[in-house]
Amino acid sequence: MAESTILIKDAKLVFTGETKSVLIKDEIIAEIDDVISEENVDKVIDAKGMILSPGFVNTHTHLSMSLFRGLADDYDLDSWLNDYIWPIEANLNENYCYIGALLAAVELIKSGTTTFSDMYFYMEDVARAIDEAGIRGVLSYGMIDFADAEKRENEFRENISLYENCNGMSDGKIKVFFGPHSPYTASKELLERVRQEANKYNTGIHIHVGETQKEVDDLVESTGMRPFEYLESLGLLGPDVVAAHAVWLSDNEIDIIKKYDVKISHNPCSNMKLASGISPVAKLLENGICVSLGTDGASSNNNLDLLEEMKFASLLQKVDTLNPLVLPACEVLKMATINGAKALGLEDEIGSIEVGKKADLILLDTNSVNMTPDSSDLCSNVVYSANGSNVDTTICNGKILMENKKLTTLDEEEIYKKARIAIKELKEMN
Ligand SMILES: N[C@@H](CCSC[C@H]1O[C@@H](n2cnc3c(=O)[nH]cnc32)[C@H](O)[C@@H]1O)C(=O)O
Ligand SMILES: [Zn+2]
Repeated sequence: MAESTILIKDAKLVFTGETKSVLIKDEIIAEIDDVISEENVDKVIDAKGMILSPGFVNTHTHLSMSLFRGLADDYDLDSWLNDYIWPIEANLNENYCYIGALLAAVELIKSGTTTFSDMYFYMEDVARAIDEAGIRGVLSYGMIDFADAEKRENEFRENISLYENCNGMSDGKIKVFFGPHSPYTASKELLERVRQEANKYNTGIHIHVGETQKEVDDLVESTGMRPFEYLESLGLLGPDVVAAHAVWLSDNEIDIIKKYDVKISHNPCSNMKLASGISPVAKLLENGICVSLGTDGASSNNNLDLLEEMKFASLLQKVDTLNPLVLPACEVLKMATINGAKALGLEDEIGSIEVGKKADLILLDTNSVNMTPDSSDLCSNVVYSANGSNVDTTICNGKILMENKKLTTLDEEEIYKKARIAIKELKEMN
């Protein structure tokens, strides 16, 4: 088959401010130059005045939870999960999770996210939705056993069959990790076995760790150890582990995270909304730890807009440390791009605009009120001034998923309709 080529003409590169053209051949960034000939190019995108950024990487999501947007606001994690979310999740099925994932995919594409890492149920149906949407994703089945051996077997069966059926799917855009939910819902036996299986399948681990003070207190009471100490004692930690939240950390735990090169997914909006606390992100970054960004599910955020998450991440650290210099815009943009890629083991493929990498790219319009005038530092415009609605074009793996703010792969009106019906049915069952 002949190559397909896209030329993005005269865009401003977000990190350097230079105006360049970028040639995409099939799924790869083939050339970046001042001027590139339009001859034999299949499609030219005139990006004059637009900002070109790597697509964003959201390292902690529960896509299908988009159906629960606004369902249970203003609770802490414990009450939110036990009293509201887990009861309604008991009625989920393949179709609801598929629709929820489609709804989330619309939002991701519209707000410039091209890669995400998800943990949930019915993940083969999430994979189906994501394959249609055309974005890149790491999927894991959320494993919970509450020390029940039979449930544990089921959870491994689910995650392993997800791996066997979906890893490498969608032209390699879909990968599968193991998803032990957390140290408070997964037993010691489950966590130990996860490490063995992750080694056997040569894949990563996605887990919630140290999210609330209650989690830490309960674990200290039952084991004498804090969450990262406990996970170290079980042999679970390594550079292939993405730990979401990591809010409540002792200095010893920061040393452990560093020693094992554990990747942290910081989710400031969810942590603020559930009143969980403030992760010491500035300190983690000072220690050379790889911190990326996640939104968590749309039921504790309540959206999946990584542009918003970047701004909150920066402002929260500034006010927490009373130091305006921490987490400047460019550093935050790196957290949302290359650090996310590193967290997911994809840094050779995505996360930056470089020849040879996969073409996961977005264009932001600057001809709108909140983007006028340009700052001398375009990262500032993107992190502090932009929001998802400034994203004009989203390209993943060399394929245009949105152009001129119009989706090409998904029918958004149809998906909104189905999502409204799905949540109505779920509420009626509850
Ligand atoms: N197999 C499990 C499914 C777990 S999916 C992952 C779970 O994480 C939950 N979740 C979402 N956000 C958070 C969070 O911030 N902290 C902890 N759990 C969360 C989510 O609602 C879902 O129940 C079962 O049988 O229950
Ligand atoms: Zn979560």
